Amino acid sequence: MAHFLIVEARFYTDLADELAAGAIEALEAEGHTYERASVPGALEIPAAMMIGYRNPKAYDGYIALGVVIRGETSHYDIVAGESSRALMDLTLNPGLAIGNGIQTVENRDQAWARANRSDKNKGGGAAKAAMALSALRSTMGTQ
Ligand SMILES: Nc1c(NC[C@H](O)[C@H](O)[C@H](O)CO)[nH]c(=O)[nH]c1=O
Ligand SMILES: CC(=O)[C@@H](O)COP(=O)(O)O
Repeated sequence: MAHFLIVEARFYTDLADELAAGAIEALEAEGHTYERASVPGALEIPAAMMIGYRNPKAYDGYIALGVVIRGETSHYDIVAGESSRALMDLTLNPGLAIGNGIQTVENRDQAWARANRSDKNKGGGAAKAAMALSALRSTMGTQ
């Protein structure tokens, strides 16, 4: 059994709930435990993960959940690009087992299709990615 931290950007609360439900279903199906942390938006997810990493509770893996929908300005590029870049940086240093479930989409229909557990279930997919990296660390014995 492993212990995971789910970090949810609550910018779109209904979509965040569905993504979280998908991730939780996937974790529980494999007998893992989890904690949930909420942040306002995707840009805050990496920082929340580092807060969790410095917590002595020791999480085996992390799951990032959020939805970034393009608006009128270039802010979409910042939010989408910087959140994903920061997560990739954390996977390399300090080497967190992260599943990235931040959806970067053009509209709500695309967002729902990806959040929906009965459709693309990206929350479940992010959980599976985190579980896979966590398992790899266990078998390969790396820190
Ligand atoms: N436009 C979206 C945001 N924007 C908010 C940022 O993520 C951040 O919370 C703010 O800039 C304060 O630091 N966040 C999303 O998750 N999704 C969006 O579509
Ligand atoms: C992803 C965003 O930051 C975006 O939703 C903000 O919308 P806008 O560019 O119209 O301010």
